[in-house]
Amino acid sequence: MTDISTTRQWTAIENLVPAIGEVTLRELFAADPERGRRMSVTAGDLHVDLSKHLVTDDVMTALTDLAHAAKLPAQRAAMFRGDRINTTEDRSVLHTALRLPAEAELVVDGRDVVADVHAVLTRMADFADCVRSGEWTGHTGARIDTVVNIGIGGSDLGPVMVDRALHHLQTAGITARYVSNVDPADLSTVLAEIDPATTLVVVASKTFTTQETMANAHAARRHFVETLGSEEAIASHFVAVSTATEKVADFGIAADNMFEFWDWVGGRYSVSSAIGLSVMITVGPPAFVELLEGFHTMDLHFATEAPEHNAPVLMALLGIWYTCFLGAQSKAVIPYAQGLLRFPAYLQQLTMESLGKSVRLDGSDVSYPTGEVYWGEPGTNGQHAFFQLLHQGTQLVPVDFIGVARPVADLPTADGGGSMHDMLVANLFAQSRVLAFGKTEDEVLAEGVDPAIAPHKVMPGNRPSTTILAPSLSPGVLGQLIALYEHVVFVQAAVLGINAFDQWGVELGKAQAGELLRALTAEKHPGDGFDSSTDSLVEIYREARGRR
Ligand SMILES: O=P(O)(O)OC[C@H]1O[C@](O)(CO)[C@@H](O)[C@@H]1O
Repeated sequence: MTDISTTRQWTAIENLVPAIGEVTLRELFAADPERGRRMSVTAGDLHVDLSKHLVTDDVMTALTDLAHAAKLPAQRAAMFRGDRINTTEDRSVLHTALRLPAEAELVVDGRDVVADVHAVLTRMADFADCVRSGEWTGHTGARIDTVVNIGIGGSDLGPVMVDRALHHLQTAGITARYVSNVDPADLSTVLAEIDPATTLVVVASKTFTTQETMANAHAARRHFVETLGSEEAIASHFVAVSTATEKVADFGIAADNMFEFWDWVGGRYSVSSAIGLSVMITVGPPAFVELLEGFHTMDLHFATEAPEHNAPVLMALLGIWYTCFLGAQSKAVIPYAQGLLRFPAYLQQLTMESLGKSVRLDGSDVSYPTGEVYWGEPGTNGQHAFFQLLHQGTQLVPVDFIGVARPVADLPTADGGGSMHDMLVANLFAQSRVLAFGKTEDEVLAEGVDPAIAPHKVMPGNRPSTTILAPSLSPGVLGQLIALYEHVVFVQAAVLGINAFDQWGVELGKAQAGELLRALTAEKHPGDGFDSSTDSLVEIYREARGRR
């Protein structure tokens, strides 16, 4: 395959780098009074403002040329069509099929996957309605008021994030708890706070082999059998979401209580599959359908818009610009919406598990950086924590700001000047302005600041950001936002020639954890077997646990 960094389109971008070092965002805005609107795109309900990026029109054109050099439209079509683009696992990548409308048809390997998807969605909705109405009861006949989702990675982060974002729609008196960590503190805390008689456990695992999830699921199962006094209780209190029918049956969950998805849904792309069951139960099937419609809206935007107006394409290319050409290593995502508290954590798995690759699809080494370290916290909290480094530090950290116009809830301010939500959004806009335009030494001195102190108060500016503004944090908007980033990941992988859908790097650690568990727990000290550091750590741990 062609190494994208050897193409003339790559070189053309490299040639534009020196000129960018010479211009400032102040100058770019001064030269083009329309820049703000001109460099914004609309994607579904999202207004995506890309004007505060360190780019000229030439750079944007060169970046879109690069996407064409990588045959992005053909690669995109292959994904939507169900080609086996996850070559190392020989799988299709069809999370977009999870949100196709019922009347659509997509035949892959002789099966209409849309019919399969909607069959499961119908079963999920029937089940969710039964739980919500009280028709489904626990072993003692009590109504369910708590759902505990046991899963990790994609079987946790997506549902948790959506649960927080759509909290305001949890009106049926059912709330969800999420257990992911194999640290027993996680499950113990939840078990201590729930009543098994009124709790439904969703064991969410694509493979149904993940060590953490299975350990938590078995421990929870024991707790339920003990407290409810019967093995039979499991049938009323445990359901599963998985692709592994037999393993679910082995665990003791009947086929009727299992909600299926397929190996063409990657774990980190699975929140729009049955993995969202806990969310569907708490917010209700109509809101979940609205969420899926939001995903589909963004899928259509990505599939059909020209690159110059295509939000995921442009955001992905800007990411490549900063990492491959300007030396950035991380990306901060700052939602100015408390409901999106877990969105940065969700994006960490989506982007970093997907793009953390060092070889291209053909196995050859990459000669350019792949992926960014994603991190972030909601604003305004982040402003009082790490924004100092963003404003005056020495690293280039592009930022994605996310805001909503209409809040779920609002409160007046003490002085009556607008509302607290107005304050929140004013802070968002102020931060993106300060990052972009900074404050010069002359401006600082003009305020009468002591010249000795002035350098400390200079804000360099020229720090790039995207601002995504949504009308509200509705289920539809949330679906659009998630799909937006899914497709950003796709575009970056397609241009850089890497596989965004496997995660072999995670597997070695899983295998070694098994060996180490045996070393920690064996009756007799296994002796030296690892390396001198690990061997002594094993010894210290065994001693502390009274194992010789
Ligand atoms: O849903 P499963 O099979 O339990 O896997 C959980 C997670 O483990 C991983 O395989 C590796 O961390 C993720 O990709 C996945 O989301």
